[in-house]
Amino acid sequence: TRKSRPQRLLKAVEGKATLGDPQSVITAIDHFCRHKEWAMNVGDEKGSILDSLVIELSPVNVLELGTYCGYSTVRIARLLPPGARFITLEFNPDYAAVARQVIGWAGLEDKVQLVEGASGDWIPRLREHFGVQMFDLVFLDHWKDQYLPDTKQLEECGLIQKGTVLLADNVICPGTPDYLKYVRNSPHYDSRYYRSHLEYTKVEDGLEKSVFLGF
Ligand SMILES: Cn1cnc(CNC(=O)c2cc(-c3ccc(F)cc3)cc(O)c2O)c1
Ligand SMILES: [Mg+2]
Repeated sequence: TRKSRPQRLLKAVEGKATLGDPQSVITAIDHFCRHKEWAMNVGDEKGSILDSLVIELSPVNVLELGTYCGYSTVRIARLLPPGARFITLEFNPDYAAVARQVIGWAGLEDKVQLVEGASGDWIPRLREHFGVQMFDLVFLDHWKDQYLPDTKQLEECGLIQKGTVLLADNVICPGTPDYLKYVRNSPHYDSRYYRSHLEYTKVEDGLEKSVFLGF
């Protein structure tokens, strides 16, 4: 049967990128998605905003919801300080299989723990299973209707604490209206919109950065 789009994206990485060089993996994916086939990676424009926030925050404990092909995983992992812990959750096993290879090609497999399964099932188990107490940064890029319930669950599990930064992709396109209303209206979050574009297009989209102020 015909290869899936993630598998074709992986072939583009293997054909163009240099083993162990994260930037070449990022460049290969962006080239594939801009000139061959669009794919729902955060992309280079929003990716640069993501880079700046990771560098500024220098987070020790990072959670990513929605690995997809591992593009944002590589963008984040390449900037983390030594000893940082990075967990990325992906529901779709086919995406997870491609992401493992993309992360491996970038030489970042030792920095990332890719966990397969539903975020709702895994969030309550992160503390006892991975020994993580709280997250400094959570990047939300999975199903858009899951952003709000998963955020609430992270709060309830005490994995979001004073100073935790939530960074959400696609708050305009496809949109996450209930999540946006929650973080923008809540007295417990200081929220800010970084205007950009939907990956590889001229359509408006952006990232919402929300800092938890504590209860
Ligand atoms: C199936 N699935 C597994 N993971 C997910 C979560 N990601 C998305 O849904 C997602 C979708 C889009 C998008 C798709 C079509 C369109 F016309 C415009 C935008 C862009 C993104 O950046 C995304 O993250 C979905
Ligand atoms: Mg996205």
